[in-house]
Amino acid sequence: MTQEEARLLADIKAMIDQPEHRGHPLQQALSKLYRLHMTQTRRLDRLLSIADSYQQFTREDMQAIKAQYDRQVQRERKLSRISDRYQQLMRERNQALKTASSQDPLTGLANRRLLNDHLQQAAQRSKAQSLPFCVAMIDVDHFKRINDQHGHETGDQALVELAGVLKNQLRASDLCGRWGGEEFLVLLSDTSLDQARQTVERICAHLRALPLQVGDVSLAVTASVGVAEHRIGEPPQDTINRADAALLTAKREGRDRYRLAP
Ligand SMILES: Nc1nc2c(ncn2[C@@H]2O[C@H](COP(=O)(O)OP(=O)(O)OP(=O)(O)O)[C@@H](O)[C@H]2O)c(=O)[nH]1
Repeated sequence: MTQEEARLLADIKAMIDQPEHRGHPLQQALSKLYRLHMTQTRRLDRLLSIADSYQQFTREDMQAIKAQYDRQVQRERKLSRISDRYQQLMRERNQALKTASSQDPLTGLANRRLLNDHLQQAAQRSKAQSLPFCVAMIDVDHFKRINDQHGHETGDQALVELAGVLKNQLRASDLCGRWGGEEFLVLLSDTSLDQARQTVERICAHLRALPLQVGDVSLAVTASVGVAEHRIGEPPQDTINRADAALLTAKREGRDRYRLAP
């Protein structure tokens, strides 16, 4: 109610209450009108108060819902961060498993399983594209003596050094792996027997010329090698067997040499 309205109402009330107006017909009508007005004003005030409370209630309700929503968003963000970390962990675990299942733990070279996979693929590619490839089986000569004279740990380290030497002597497209013990297998892709011969000749000469340095120990190391060219259509295991047989011949004939499989 404005001040003007309040003043008007006060004036009307004063007029109604004046004793000289008592009994006047307009006084009765004005008095009735005044009471009616006051009743309606009270009703209106009550309604306004209810509406205010409702608005307040709705505002509080909205704030509560918003707070709940914010908490939910926070929780989801946290879950998403956990899920990201978990996925990263799983990726790292998978990578570690993949490495463990394909790598020789001592030398870091391909293990037998990965070599076999690559041999299968090379055999299929060779069949499809008539491309030659060779397998070289390299066995360190008298490796037992290294262990016996310098200990197993030096023997291990010598294998690691040898792995590095072999890798350095090969092309990036060749795969060198540890077949087992002191035996390495090299897959020479897109390589004829004559090209493979030149490679193993170089490896044997390089090893012979080296002292292999393991800590303070200088080791004279030689190797015997058997080489076989894959025959198109032959199972890869047969190629390995022929390389193995050539390696045995090299050992039998005095070591520190290579032999080519017929
Ligand atoms: N330190 C070490 N030695 C190994 C490992 N794997 C195999 N050897 C050793 O390699 C030696 C292989 O011995 P042999 O099969 O008799 O062959 P070799 O002494 O190399 O002689 P030839 O092959 O006949 O020239 C054994 O003494 C094995 O213990 C390895 O991972 N670490």
